[in-house]
Amino acid sequence: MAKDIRVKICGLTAARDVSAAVAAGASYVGFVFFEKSPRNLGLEQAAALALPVPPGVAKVALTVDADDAALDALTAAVPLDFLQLHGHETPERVREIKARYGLPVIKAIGVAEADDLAQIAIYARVADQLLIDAKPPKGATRPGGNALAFDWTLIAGRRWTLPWLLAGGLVPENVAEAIKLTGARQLDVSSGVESAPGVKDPALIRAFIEAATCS
Ligand SMILES: O=C(O)c1ccccc1NCC(=O)[C@H](O)[C@H](O)COP(=O)(O)O
Repeated sequence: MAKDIRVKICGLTAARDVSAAVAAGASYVGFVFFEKSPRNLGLEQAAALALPVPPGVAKVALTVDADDAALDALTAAVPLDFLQLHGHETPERVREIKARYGLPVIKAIGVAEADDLAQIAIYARVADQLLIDAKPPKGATRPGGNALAFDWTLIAGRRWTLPWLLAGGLVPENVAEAIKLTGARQLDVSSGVESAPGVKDPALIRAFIEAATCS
């Protein structure tokens, strides 16, 4: 087992699936706060899912261009270890959020072509970690969680100055290849461990973590 590989299971909506992720060895569990998502959670529901997560497994809240009122309510209600910003938050907004909530920030960067990689250096100055994801397709109703992979060769051999996660279209069958090609040590998955949008499958969660950590 590759001990230095860390997996984030994102978009969890049921206690059974949080337990499955923790038992299978996930390093992060992700909760989505975006109304148009099939994985969207209310604050009470999220708190009930987050409270039993043991120390050592990081609880991540994913938001999209959330304002202070929404983040105040979220951080007051749900015990969290990271905020993941998955919208068009500027570098200045990332700085503000870090200062206001005292939580480390994971900033998502959407990649479809080489020009998109310029964002990496910009956000590396302000975020604690980056999540390198596929850019949403035209007409998508959400900026992530679309089961879409980007061209991994765009980041092959890249030198990184901060921790980062690879995301987008990962499944148990392709995660080993993704690690080999990109050198990623952290993987984020949502659709690839679901039986339907918003419905996680514990067997797929186990298969994904095994495929990632045994690669
Ligand atoms: O998952 C969502 O519904 C979602 C909604 C709004 C913004 C981001 C969202 N998901 C982002 C994630 O962290 C996903 O895990 C990541 O984009 C990979 O998704 P997938 O390709 O489905 O594994």
